[in-house]
Amino acid sequence: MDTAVGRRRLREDIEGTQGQDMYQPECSSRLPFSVVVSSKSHSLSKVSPVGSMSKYKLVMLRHGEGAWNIENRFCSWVDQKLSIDGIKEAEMCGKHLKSLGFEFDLVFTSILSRSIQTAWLVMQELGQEWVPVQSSWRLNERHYGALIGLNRAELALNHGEDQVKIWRRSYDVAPPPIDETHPYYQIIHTDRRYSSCDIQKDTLPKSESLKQVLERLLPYWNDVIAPEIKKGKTVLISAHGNSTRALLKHLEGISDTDIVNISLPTGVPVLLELDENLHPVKPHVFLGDQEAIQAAIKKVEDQGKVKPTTEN
Ligand SMILES: O=C(O)[C@@H](COP(=O)(O)O)OP(=O)(O)O
Repeated sequence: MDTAVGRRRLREDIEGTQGQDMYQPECSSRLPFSVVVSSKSHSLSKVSPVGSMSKYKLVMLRHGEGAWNIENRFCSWVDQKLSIDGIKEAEMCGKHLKSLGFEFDLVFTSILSRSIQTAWLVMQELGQEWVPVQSSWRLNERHYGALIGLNRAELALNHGEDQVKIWRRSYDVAPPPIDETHPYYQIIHTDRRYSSCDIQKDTLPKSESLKQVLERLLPYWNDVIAPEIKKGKTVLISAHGNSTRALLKHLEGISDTDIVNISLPTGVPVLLELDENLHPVKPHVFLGDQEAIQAAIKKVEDQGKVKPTTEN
């Protein structure tokens, strides 16, 4: 597509979001948990040879469903609470982790409410509310730049499904940056929570590729999270689709091309068993009913497709 035409359409898409409200859904689609199945479908260069000893268990989680997940809009750094179903997903997740006997010593979240709220609900179900929680912007969702607030299916209609997949899943392509005229710029970039981050507010990202997410996340992993795991602490990370993808890519050595095909459903725990050097001893597993999880993953992937028109 001609880039000038693409930019104009994007501008029209952004302007079309103004005045849209958030809402709380009433429908329910829960994931029944029962079995634990491997999710391996890509090459993992960092997974240790078969037979390596599992020393640590790390659980990662994409928060429960938020209102904009249902509206199919890029939420990113816009702060959204969980939907009613998202609350149920987080509670189910906590119940399931409890049935598997998980005992956490430390919880990490982003500084976005949906990941914090998910962590609280999970820990409440586990009866482990007393466990310390640390939050960092470095676990935030990817900054989706000018795409924030836009509907994925409408973007696919205007820019093509391939372009939307590149924006959502490619490793090193960043979406167009947000600027001051964007309807959510002020809400995000003047938010008090970003005044106390470990970087200057004016150097916060205006858009990020997955690669850039990994670059800002890695110092936090290396300096804060990894040392705690090596001390023997069982860690839960309650984060987002893309911050979790970035960390998974790093830990498992997923290639730049294979990461394109990985999407994470909301509210499903991902277990990684690690050796003494924090190398995975086997591929990550989604904990729960595999069929329901695969259906949820497909739903996430399909968000970037043109919505079929209904004929009268
Ligand atoms: O920013 C968002 O809307 C989604 C990810 O969107 P996709 O990358 O799946 O399009 O992030 P999350 O719900 O995990 O915080």
